[in-house]
This record gives sequence, structure tokens and C-alpha cells, in this order.
Amino acid sequence: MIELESVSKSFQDLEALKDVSLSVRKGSIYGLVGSNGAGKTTLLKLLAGIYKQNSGKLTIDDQPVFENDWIKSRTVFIPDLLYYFPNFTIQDMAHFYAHIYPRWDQARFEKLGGAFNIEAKRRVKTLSKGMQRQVSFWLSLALTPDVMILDEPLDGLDPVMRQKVKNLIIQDVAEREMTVMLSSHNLRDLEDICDYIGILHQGRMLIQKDLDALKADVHKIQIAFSGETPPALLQDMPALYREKRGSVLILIVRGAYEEIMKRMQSYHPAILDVLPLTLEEIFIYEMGDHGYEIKNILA
Ligand SMILES: Nc1ncnc2c1ncn2[C@@H]1O[C@H](COP(=O)(O)OP(=O)(O)OP(=O)(O)O)[C@@H](O)[C@H]1O
Repeated sequence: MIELESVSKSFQDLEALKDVSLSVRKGSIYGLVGSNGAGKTTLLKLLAGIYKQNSGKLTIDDQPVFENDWIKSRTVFIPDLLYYFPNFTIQDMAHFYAHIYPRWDQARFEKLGGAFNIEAKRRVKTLSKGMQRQVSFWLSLALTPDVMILDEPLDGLDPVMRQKVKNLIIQDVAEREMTVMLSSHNLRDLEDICDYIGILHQGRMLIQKDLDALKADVHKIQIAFSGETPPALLQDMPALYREKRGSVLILIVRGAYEEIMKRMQSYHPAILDVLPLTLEEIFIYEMGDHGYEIKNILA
């Protein structure tokens, strides 16, 4: 379990993180989204024990993170800029990690080789950017971490490999209850793997949501009547967003599906459709509700 309570971090007079609180349940995936300079890397480096917060509390499994060897032995951080030793082959890196990490699993490393399809005797620095990122996952997953902290993890991977890496992460989350915190600029990348999403903006957490609850809770409704739209409907159904396209009224509303359908049908519409919302749409409406334009924040 990852917990942050009112965490702030400054660099000289620049406040990179301001009063951020969040918690990530064991065995779940938290996606951190935000524009350049929002504070994502700073937050991830705090979690990796690279930086120390100026104030607030930051724990993994109830233990303070900074300079904690026990947490370090169970945590993997893949930064956005990868570092490998000059001239080291993948095999050399594997030997290096096997000596440092008590949880290195050689059999797992060899098995994972099949998923990545890169020869272990190749020198890492001679591999392409995307291949080097694949190697970072190959080595990291062989460490059988309890916690994975990933900064822009899918950057540089081709679409097939993106999916493969997502699947490998999900498998470890499901089978071993690994906890993952990752960052991205792209909500769509996170949509199919995250349990929670948090949006950071200028060092502050603007909004965080449990995705299952969110998806179950927000609906897009298309409704049309043979005559006028009953005025009572609009009062009855407070909408996050409302638009009229010809005779069709589009409403984004919060609430349980059955309840919404029941209330809508009581007005006897000629057409009634409930459409699925993408994560991006949900956040556009949610953030609009908070007075923010998402395109200004995730641009
Ligand atoms: N070591 C540092 N020294 C001084 N300022 C820093 C340092 N690291 C980060 N910052 C500043 O803190 C702020 C947040 O940076 P951070 O790297 O956390 O953002 P980010 O959300 O990861 O951005 P990006 O999407 O561009 O990677 C920025 O203004 C950045 O310049």
C-alpha cells in the first residue's frame, strides 16, 4: 500500500509538488497524468526514495520511503531516461542485478526472454531506444518487485510491444498483487490498465478517481421526443454536460444506470440510448465541472 499525506517538495524556491495526498491499494495500478512540468517525475522520484519530501508523510507498507533498504529491495523504478553501464550486455546487467537484489529470479529472467525476443548477449547501449525500454522491463520483472514505479513506461514502444508490456504488468498485479504507479501524458494509454487515475497540474493534484466507480457512475444519454422535451426532465436530471443536436438531446449525467433509465423512460421518449464514455470524455466533463478545461491541462 502506497500512502502520501500532504506531501510537498521544493527545489530552491520552486514548489514542484504542493500538498499532495493519495493512496494506492496493494495489487492495483495508479496512473498519474499531467502536462510537462506538472510534478509527475518529482512524485515518482519521491516514491523511489531518490528525493526526500520537504513536508508531509510518504510510506510504502506503513514504512517511510527515504533511505529505506527494505523498501528499495522490493521496489523497481524505471525512469524516463534509461541508464545502462557502458559495454554491458543484457546478461551482464542480469548478473549485476542478481548480486544486488535478493529477489532476483533467474528462471523468470530466462522465461521472460521469450516475450522480448532480444538476444541476452547483445550490448544494451547498441540497442534501439524501444529495445532498451524492453530490456528495462525484462530486467525489472525478473526482480519480482512488490512495487513498480514507472515514468512514461510505454514511451518508444511499438503498439504490439505496448500491449505485451501492459499484459505482463497486469499479470504480475493479478498473480502476485504487485502495486504499480506510473505516469503518462496520455489518458488513453492508461485507460485499459489503471484502477485509479490522478491528474496533476502545476504541482497540485486536481482530481483523482477510482476508474471502475467512475465508469459505472457517468453515462452519456441520447434522448429525443416526438414533441417538445419535457421541461421537468432537465430539472430532474442535473447534467455535467448538455447539448441539443437537432431534436436529439445529449446529456452526460452521474448516477446508477438502472435508476437513470427508469427516470428517462418515465418521460416516454421516442429515442433513448445510453452510450459508453471514453476515459478522456469522462475527465473532460469532470474537470469542466471543477472549472478546468482539460485541453489546457493535458496539452
Ligand atoms: N532536480 C531539480 N532541480 C530543480 N528543479 C527541478 C528538479 N526536478 C524537477 N524540477 C522542476 O520541478 C517541476 C516539476 O518537474 P517534473 O520533472 O516533476 O515534471 P513532470 O510532470 O515529470 O514533467 P514532464 O512531463 O515534462 O516529464 C518543473 O518545474 C521542474 O523544472
